[in-house]
Amino acid sequence: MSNVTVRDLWMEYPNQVVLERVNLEIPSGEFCALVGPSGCGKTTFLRLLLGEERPTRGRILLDGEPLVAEPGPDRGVVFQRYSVFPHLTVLENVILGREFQQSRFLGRLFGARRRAALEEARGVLEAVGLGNHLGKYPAELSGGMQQRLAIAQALILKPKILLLDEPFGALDPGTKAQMYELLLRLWSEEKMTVFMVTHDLKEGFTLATRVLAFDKVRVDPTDPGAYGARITYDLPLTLKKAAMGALAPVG
Ligand SMILES: Nc1ncnc2c1ncn2[C@@H]1O[C@H](COP(=O)(O)OP(=O)(O)OP(=O)(O)O)[C@@H](O)[C@H]1O
Repeated sequence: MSNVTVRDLWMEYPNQVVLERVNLEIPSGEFCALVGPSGCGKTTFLRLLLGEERPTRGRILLDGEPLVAEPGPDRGVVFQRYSVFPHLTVLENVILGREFQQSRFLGRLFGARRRAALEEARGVLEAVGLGNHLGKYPAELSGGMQQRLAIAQALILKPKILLLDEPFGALDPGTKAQMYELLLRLWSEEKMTVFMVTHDLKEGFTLATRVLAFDKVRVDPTDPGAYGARITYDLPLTLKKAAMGALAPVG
């Protein structure tokens, strides 16, 4: 669980303001969908939350503390492009994150700790529907299966904040529906705070408890980079939240 506070955040590159004056208060356990036109700064905002980028002005607080300026185990990320290691099996891909988390120096676990990590990795892979493919290599998996593997890699770290950048963009409708169900289940079980960038408004409204729309409110036609995007709509989906206790599968 994690509260995220964003205070007067700006992200400026030398020739372009990407984000300006972004303010947000996100309580623990919220599921936020980030929507907006292409190039308006949604991925940039995720990278700021991940700690990969630093804001040029303003602050991000995690549970009231300044965000550590590098990716940490409290934040898991899944990008649209699969981020799995091609030379490792499905099981090895998932256990690797655990090994680095628990054994930073060697990057390997031994004995009882390795057995426990293996058990946990098998459980997560079972949950994403890859329980029968543990020994396969990514090249032997379909696109949807590779994406599920990437999600399992993030989930085994039990992140407090899960950052998803169009994680389902490349999936067929059937696999998407399965992934929605899985994500909603894991989100409610693990009580994660989720930020998901999506171009699919229906997807955003189906999954999220809050939809944040990014867009520019000021435009200078002679200088397209002069102004950045802000949060123009912040829509709480309160009815959905109230129904969270009785999550039904999403078709
Ligand atoms: N390292 C960088 N240096 C300069 N400009 C950058 C850098 N990274 C991103 N930008 C610019 O920031 C703007 C926002 O990019 P970003 O990828 O965050 O948008 P987005 O809303 O996620 O777009 P899309 O929906 O198309 O993925 C773009 O104009 C991009 O060119």
